[in-house]
Amino acid sequence: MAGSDTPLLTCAQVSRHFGSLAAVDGVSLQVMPGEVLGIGGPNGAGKTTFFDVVTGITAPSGGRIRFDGHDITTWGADRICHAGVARTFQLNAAFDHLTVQENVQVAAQFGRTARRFPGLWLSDTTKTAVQEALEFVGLGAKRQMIARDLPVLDRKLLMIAGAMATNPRMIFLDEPVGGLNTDEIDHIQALVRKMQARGITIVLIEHVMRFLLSLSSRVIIMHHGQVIFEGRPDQVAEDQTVVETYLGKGAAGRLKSHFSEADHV
Ligand SMILES: Nc1ncnc2c1ncn2[C@@H]1O[C@H](COP(=O)(O)OP(=O)(O)OP(=O)(O)O)[C@@H](O)[C@H]1O
Repeated sequence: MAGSDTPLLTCAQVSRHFGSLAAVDGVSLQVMPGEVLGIGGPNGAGKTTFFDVVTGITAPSGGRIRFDGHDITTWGADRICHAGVARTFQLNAAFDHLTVQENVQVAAQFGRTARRFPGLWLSDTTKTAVQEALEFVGLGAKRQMIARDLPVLDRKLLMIAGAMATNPRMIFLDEPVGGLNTDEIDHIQALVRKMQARGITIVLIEHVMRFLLSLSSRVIIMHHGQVIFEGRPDQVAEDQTVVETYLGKGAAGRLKSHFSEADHV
């Protein structure tokens, strides 16, 4: 088990090639227990592919991945999830025709432990996990709604509820506030803080920089499959390479004034 000074996740020279394209190209990083690590970068930088590799959706072409002392490089997505790593997706990933509660039941049933037998007979522990996850994200009152009828924010919350129902130690959130308005972004921000307060280690991808920078204790910027920046949130807009390849001068200027105002609050 990882202690507080031992990385929970270690990636060493991780890569994923699609033919001649190196979507992820030699990424090495560590994530400490309890940390919120933010990942940014332009479209096509390899952020989602990196998540896919670490969570076992796709196999790495090279490198090693360790989670909580185990080498998980060759593990499948189910085994990685059972070990305590959950994730959400950029696009909606629910069973549209099932209810909110049924969606979370599927996650709780198959995401917590390996099932020897098929079927949806739910133990009391699983039922409790489902109710707790629904209440945690605030979807308790909508448990009987059909997933396809949910508005965008609730669909995002449903994915988070599914992830929470697997009892994770670490969660990967892929663009959790993409397409949301300012109030909805604040709502998700509060929820991420609540996850962190529970001791869950968080890695998140986001293009909404204020969200990314205010939540993260450390930030990585990727470009062409590689890490081009690693540092504190307030250093991101100061980095010339990041400004040129990703932020642009306008956004960098706004972020700098955001941080200098925050210094004076
Ligand atoms: N299954 C695949 N087959 C071929 N190429 C792929 C595949 N998945 C991703 N890619 C390519 O890999 C590169 C990285 O894509 P990825 O989705 O990881 O980027 P990203 O940083 O998450 O982008 P965005 O911010 O737009 O979500 C892109 O050029 C993409 O087209």
